[in-house]
Amino acid sequence: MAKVAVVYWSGTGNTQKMAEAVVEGAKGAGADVECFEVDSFSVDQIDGFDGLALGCPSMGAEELEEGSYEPFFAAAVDSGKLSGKPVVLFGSWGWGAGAWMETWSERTKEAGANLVDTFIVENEPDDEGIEGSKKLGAAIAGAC
Ligand SMILES: Cc1cc2nc3c(=O)[nH]c(=O)nc-3n(C[C@H](O)[C@H](O)[C@H](O)COP(=O)(O)O)c2cc1C
Repeated sequence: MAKVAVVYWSGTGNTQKMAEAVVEGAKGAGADVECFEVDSFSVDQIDGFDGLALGCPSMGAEELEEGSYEPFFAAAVDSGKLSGKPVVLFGSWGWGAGAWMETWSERTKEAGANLVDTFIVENEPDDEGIEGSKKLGAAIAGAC
């Protein structure tokens, strides 16, 4: 059974709602899924999972959240542990139309990961946003 880790940060709950739907979608597709708030997950744990679903909203000026998520992601890239790993990225945005995801996707590909798909939602996910998040979860489960 594919083991998937969902690792997210969320300040006001929007990306958290997406993360919960990603979990549901991945479980529905048969994966063994664990969900972590980013501060509860360490880069050393990456090797224990076949695939990763990484979630963070657009913060700063089209950046990852600087206190926890950026240090985590930078360390993950530096560790080399993303190389060859199936990864999906998701998160919520407010006014920038998703520019942070473009940068994040590029960084993920440059780290050698197999970027399977991305999904972004404006502010709080509506029904469509929840469905899209579930599909993303199914996609990472299927890619492992
Ligand atoms: C400090 C701060 C910086 C933000 N910067 C951006 C940004 O650069 N671009 C954007 O589209 N939204 C930006 N947002 C809006 C958030 O991405 C948006 O509110 C999102 O839904 C928050 O997701 P969360 O509920 O998971 O924290 C920012 C929000 C905050 C609080």
